[in-house]
Amino acid sequence: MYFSAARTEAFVRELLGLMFADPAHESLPLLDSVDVFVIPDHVTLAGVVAQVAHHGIMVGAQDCHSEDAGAFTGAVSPAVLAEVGCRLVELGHAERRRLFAETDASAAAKAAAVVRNAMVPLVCVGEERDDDEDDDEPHIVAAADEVLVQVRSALAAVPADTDVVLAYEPVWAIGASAPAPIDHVRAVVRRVRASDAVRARAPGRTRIVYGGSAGPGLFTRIAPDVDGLFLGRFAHDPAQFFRTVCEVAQAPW
Ligand SMILES: O=C[C@H](O)COP(=O)(O)O
Repeated sequence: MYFSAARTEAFVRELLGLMFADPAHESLPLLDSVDVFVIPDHVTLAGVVAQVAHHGIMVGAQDCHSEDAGAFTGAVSPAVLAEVGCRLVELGHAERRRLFAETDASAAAKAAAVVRNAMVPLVCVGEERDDDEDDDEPHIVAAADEVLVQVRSALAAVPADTDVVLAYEPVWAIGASAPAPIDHVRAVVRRVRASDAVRARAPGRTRIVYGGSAGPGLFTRIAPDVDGLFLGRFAHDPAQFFRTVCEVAQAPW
């Protein structure tokens, strides 16, 4: 809810201009090496799908219901999202958990619905506590254990051979002035990737991205442990978004 409908339209238009009209694009086939997605609000989603048609950019939704249809006034059907061209659905964001009573169980049910409708669940996971001041091994283990409860719940709801994106977002790093410490992010993600829940999945089907005050300059410091970024405020400027996509595309991993 940062953007008006007009600003969403302008953001996408400017981003497409940067990605496909920039002279650098000729020598940098961005979308050959990076999957790029934007996740607007539900109202503007279909319009954004139309804007990015044939450009190879995926459009996602910020939430959905766990049922495809029925007496759920005000909710958004995953079947309808798929019908209008939505490719992935963000679930379990910290704000949904804190403000709208989202739980691991409801996020898991929604993940199953998203997969059932041939879309990709982007499940937000992250620990509550602030380990910034004392980031030793016990604190890393505690953070990873908290995250793994959320991860196991979501992954248990979807087949092992379907694509899933886990967005690791320490709750305390969302809306902050800087991302979580590099070593913290890498250590927690390594533990998630090494978990039984992730290792039991088909190879290449589980991607882990980092979110929480992410922006340009971060990716090369957390890769190759992390597969990508989940950008918020620091990508509200299309130029910053584009710069970050270029950094990911040019990374040697
Ligand atoms: O949805 C976006 C994430 O929660 C991160 O937001 P942020 O980068 O503005 O902290």
